[in-house]
Amino acid sequence: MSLVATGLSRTFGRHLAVADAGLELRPGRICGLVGPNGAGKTTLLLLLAGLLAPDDGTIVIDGSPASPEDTRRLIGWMPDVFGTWESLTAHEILTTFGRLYGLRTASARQRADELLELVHLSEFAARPAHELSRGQKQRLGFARALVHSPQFLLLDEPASGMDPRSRMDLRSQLRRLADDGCAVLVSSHILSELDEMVDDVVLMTGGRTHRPPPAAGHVWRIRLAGQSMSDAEQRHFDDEPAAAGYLRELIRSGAAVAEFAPTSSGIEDAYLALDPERR
Ligand SMILES: Nc1ncnc2c1ncn2[C@@H]1O[C@H](COP(=O)(O)OP(=O)(O)OP(=O)(O)O)[C@@H](O)[C@H]1O
Repeated sequence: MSLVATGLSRTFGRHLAVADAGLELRPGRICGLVGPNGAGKTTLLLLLAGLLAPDDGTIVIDGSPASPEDTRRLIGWMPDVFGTWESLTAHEILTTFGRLYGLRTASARQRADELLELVHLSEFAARPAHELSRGQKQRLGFARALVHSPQFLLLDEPASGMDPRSRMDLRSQLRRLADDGCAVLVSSHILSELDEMVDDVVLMTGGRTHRPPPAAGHVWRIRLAGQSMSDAEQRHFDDEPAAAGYLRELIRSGAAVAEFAPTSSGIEDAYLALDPERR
């Protein structure tokens, strides 16, 4: 299933948080949502999840206008902070959400078991949520977003608070979900990590969405064996074939190249090219 949002706008009082924003989510693809603090990312995600009413704009799923009920049924939503019933156990929370999504009690319990295993929280199944660490709560929040096997997954800063192994797990789980046909939208400030994960990028500033401009090349770091990072050469190449040609010549000349890589990711470059709009 694909989702196309166009012209979404939302004000809070006199403040325009999202202005004429649009994006497309397609099955099998992971899209990154990137922008400075206050750009409107969370507000846009809430509009897409059907949890906040837009002042204007449309959300179309597979060619038909989607109601908030449709989107809530089809979309899994992971907020940046896990807010839930703190005194319920991890297992009870997932089972309750399964029931709310219409699963029978036995199926909801089984789904909770599966999801706790997926996010490596089985040993915390009987712990109340308030006893979980921040990273464990994030993982439980990810599991909660998956309870009803959604077609679309919206994640707001999912990796914040997660340890490195959990982040790696999250990346591979998102890829697996996409491979199974899910369309994923993930907002993050960790651009290098996002670069390894996403197929498409949407930039956001001042409530508006933008496509990243075509890359105007990269600066590459060329470090010879035994050289420190600060002594390594930095050289700009317009594209990968130009970089590869230079590397070929270096090797041919006998240089002992230990490292040859772009110093920044494509998303970082696109982000830094935005007008910094901090609020
Ligand atoms: N409930 C609200 N009431 C009033 N203003 C709000 C509300 N929610 C968000 N805003 C404002 O809307 C703008 C966009 O906020 P939003 O949380 O969507 O940004 P964001 O891009 O997710 O930021 P961050 O990267 O810091 O999480 C901000 O200026 C914020 O102050």
